[in-house]
Amino acid sequence: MKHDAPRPGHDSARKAPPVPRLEIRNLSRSFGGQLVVDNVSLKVMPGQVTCLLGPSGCGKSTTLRMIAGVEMQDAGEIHVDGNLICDTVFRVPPERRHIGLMFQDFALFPHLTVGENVGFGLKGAAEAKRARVEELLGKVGLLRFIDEYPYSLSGGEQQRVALSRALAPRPRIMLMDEPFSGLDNRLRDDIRDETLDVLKAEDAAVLLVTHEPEEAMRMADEIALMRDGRIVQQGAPYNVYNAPADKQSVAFFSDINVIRGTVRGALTETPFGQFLAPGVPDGAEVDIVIRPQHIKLDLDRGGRGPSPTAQDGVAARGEVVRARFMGAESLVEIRMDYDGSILKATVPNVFLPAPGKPLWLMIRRDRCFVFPATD
Ligand SMILES: Nc1ncnc2c1ncn2[C@@H]1O[C@H](COP(=O)(O)OP(=O)(O)OP(=O)(O)O)[C@@H](O)[C@H]1O
Repeated sequence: MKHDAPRPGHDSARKAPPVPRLEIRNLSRSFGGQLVVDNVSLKVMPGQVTCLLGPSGCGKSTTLRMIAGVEMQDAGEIHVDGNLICDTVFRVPPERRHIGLMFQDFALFPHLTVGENVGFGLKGAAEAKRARVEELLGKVGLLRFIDEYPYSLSGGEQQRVALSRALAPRPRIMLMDEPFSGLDNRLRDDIRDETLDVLKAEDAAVLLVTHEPEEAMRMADEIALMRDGRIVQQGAPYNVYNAPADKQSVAFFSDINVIRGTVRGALTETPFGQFLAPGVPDGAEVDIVIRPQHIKLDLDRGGRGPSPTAQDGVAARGEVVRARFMGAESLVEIRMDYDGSILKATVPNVFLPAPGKPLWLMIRRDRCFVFPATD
């Protein structure tokens, strides 16, 4: 009997789904009756960076501390490579979790050289240790400082030594809590990029806590947006930015403008034309949310504005309150004729119309988010 030849890709199609390096399931923690981490679940794959992003006090650090094992959860489980390492009964101690830690206030040992700092957590033969230290210092461009003491290094260089020290024992997981916030802006961008290269090369699963959207957008393969102890949205940076879960999620990444309307027959009528509000009952209010860069400005033509278009809808008139040059763009604030509210628009380069100048505004319909009004 003739056997069919195996089809290309047949084996891989049957492979089990990849196991996350780190998975937390339904993690919760209260302090003094206050729930600060509320049923948080997430997965991080090897070689991936997930940013836990949210405002100060939303429970990011507490989540990280539970994963590190220095804080106990009230409920939930932590798995590494598919193995349970901690629930409310069973607990692998922090030092046996193979987790690297890097925090904002990292401290190098001042009495040890750079090389000794990096090799501090390493076990085994001196030669192998030395090779690993040299490998990492080479990767972060600091090999020449191997026999220097930390005090002779700049803040950025010390940060890179701390990163090397955390990575030296080849942790399966790296937890980083606002690791770049002690550095000045220009330096920070370079160090972030370098750190990302090193982390990717080491294939660790990285969970990085930050309250800065730009940092998360720059570093993350996935962003988990956290608010009041909960993850409100999780996904690739592009998706979290462009398909936000709610009004606050839009506002966390940028300034926003909000235009309120009432729904009739799944449509809401506004001074900028009609907007679809599918699934919202008649009489309910919706917020149309638009970022300043998606408002288009046009000049007044003797009391008339541009003609309506399918993409931009109807134009509405207002008068400039103030305009400021921000570097790469100008920010213009306009008081709208229809209700006296102020809308913000950003325009590339220099556009500084005088206060009182009439302008017509259109809003990019494809860039609007329509949410049921919440307040
Ligand atoms: N050991 C503790 N005892 C009591 N309350 C705590 C403890 N640790 C954290 N909290 C509280 O839990 C809440 C969440 O704190 P957490 O540090 O996790 O937030 P965060 O999002 O990391 O904020 P930040 O960026 O400011 O550090 C805060 O209100 C904090 O005061």
